[in-house]
Amino acid sequence: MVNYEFEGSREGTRPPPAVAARGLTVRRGDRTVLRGLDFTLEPGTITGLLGPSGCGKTTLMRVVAGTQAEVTGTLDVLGLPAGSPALRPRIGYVTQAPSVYTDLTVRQNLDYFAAVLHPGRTHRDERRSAVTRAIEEVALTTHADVLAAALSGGQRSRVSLAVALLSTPDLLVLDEPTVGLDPVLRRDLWDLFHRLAADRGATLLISSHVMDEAERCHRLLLMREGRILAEDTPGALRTRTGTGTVEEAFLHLVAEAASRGTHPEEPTP
Ligand SMILES: Nc1ncnc2c1ncn2[C@@H]1O[C@H](COP(=O)(O)OP(=O)(O)OP(=O)(O)O)[C@@H](O)[C@H]1O
Repeated sequence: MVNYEFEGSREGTRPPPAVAARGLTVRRGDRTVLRGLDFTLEPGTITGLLGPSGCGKTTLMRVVAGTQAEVTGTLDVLGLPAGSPALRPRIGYVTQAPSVYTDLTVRQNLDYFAAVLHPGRTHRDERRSAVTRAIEEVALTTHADVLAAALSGGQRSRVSLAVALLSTPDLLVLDEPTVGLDPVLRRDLWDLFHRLAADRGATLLISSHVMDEAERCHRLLLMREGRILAEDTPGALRTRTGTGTVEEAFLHLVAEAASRGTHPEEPTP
């Protein structure tokens, strides 16, 4: 059972965190895959979620998006308990498997989801401009009339991202959004993520295997084996570990934890 407590701001005028987790634990099958995580995401920031394959990144994103069962602990999202129906239009969750209709064009896909979000004739102009804007944001204007079946994997995942952007969400949860993209598109998408945070005040949680993308995040959650190895800014992680890159910092923290025989957040015996 999740203990869905609301946690408001405890520090005067400081806005409450967009996401606040305490003791977050998840079981999948017969395994515990997230183990008592504590973290917060500040509004209007980009947090990178990094760690080796299988460490629990997707599971953590599913919990934040409200789609994961067997969760214990406390998780507040945009001031409400995770999974609250009222959060649905406020969260954009883009999974690793793009959810697009391959027999529709890019624009038809977007038109369909826009009609679900804003049904009715009165919203027609609003829908049209939201669709055009979302297609532009993910740099697919030249492919707007191409069938999704004929798109590359990276292009399809950008259609999914465009769908998530239709409702101007307050929180975007993006599972490896830059996989399969060339360096120019990756740079453009990261520029878009920064604009969404700076201009719209959106909060972004973005997972990646690519450590060089970590440098583009305001903060990082480094994960390993279902736990948080470190939570800090990229610069602070490099300084703290005396390393030149986030990748080296991560390897340093892993080695440090292994030599102690503990995870860093566990009390040292
Ligand atoms: N449906 C499931 N049932 C049981 N265990 C699962 C299920 N899905 C994932 N797991 C396990 O949960 C753990 C965390 O998986 P998760 O997909 O969250 O990792 P990840 O860090 O996102 O990996 P990747 O980077 O490869 O996508 C893994 O050990 C995985 O085997």
